[in-house]
Amino acid sequence: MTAALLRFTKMHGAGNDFVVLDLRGGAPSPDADHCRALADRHTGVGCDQILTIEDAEQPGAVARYRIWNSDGTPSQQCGNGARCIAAWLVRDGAAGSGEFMLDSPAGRHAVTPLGQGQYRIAMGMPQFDPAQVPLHGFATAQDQYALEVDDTLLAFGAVSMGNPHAVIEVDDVGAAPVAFVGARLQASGAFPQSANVGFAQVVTTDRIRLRVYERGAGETLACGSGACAAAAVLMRRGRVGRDVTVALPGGELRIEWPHDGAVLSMTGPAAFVFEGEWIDDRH
Ligand SMILES: N[C@H](CCC[C@H](N)C(=O)O)C(=O)O
Repeated sequence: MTAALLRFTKMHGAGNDFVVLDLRGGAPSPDADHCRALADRHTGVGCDQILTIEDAEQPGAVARYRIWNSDGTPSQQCGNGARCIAAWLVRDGAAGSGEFMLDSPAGRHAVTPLGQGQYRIAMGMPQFDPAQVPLHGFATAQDQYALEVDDTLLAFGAVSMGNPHAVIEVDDVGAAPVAFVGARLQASGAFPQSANVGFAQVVTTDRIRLRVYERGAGETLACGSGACAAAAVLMRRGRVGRDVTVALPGGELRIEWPHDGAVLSMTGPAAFVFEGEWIDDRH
């Protein structure tokens, strides 16, 4: 059997890295095993997530994108990925340099190219209803939940950006037990679809430090929807203002959420790394 060849683009948004596949025209989507093979940093291309570019299903959007984590599980949103898809479509010529619409499993997003590799994405309205996150065991939205996990009482916020997030406020993200606590909260059963677990430190009222233990990928250098989630939780609690910089290990994002009923916007970088052809000779 001759090996299949697959063209891809390697990109990253603040260090969160992606393999981008152009499936417009109806090429088949990757299955979980395919995603795991592509994402493997030794035997594949290596990435945190695989992103596919597909034909928009509804008129008015330039394209739609879908997301798979490196473990092969799908997601409904990827903020850093959205900026990379936007950059890819601008370079491809499918989108002009002005504002355009882009669809994801989480909805429709206005994209504003800002130049110098910066993009602003309307990420939708944060959803705090536990049923929307989803978060089990709590009937109404709370600014902070308390849960006993492995004999430790954990306090966290919970919000959906289309994908589920838990946000734990800490005094020093550098010292936070990100993998230990992140994995245990994911496995606790409180989040039936698991969750991306953010560890957030309020530096000033307009600056947050953040590390995220992502669902399906572990700790990444940046998580765009995680930055949106952490900012939304801390803004709603009044811990920070409505226009903040989120400093992640891989770079900085700006989050604006004028008020609770508004759409939240994220601004940040998107970078091309290389183009390639994956030789899929899995047997
Ligand atoms: N791990 C996430 C998907 C990627 C999100 C992240 N890379 C971002 O930039 O938002 C999930 O399973 O919901």
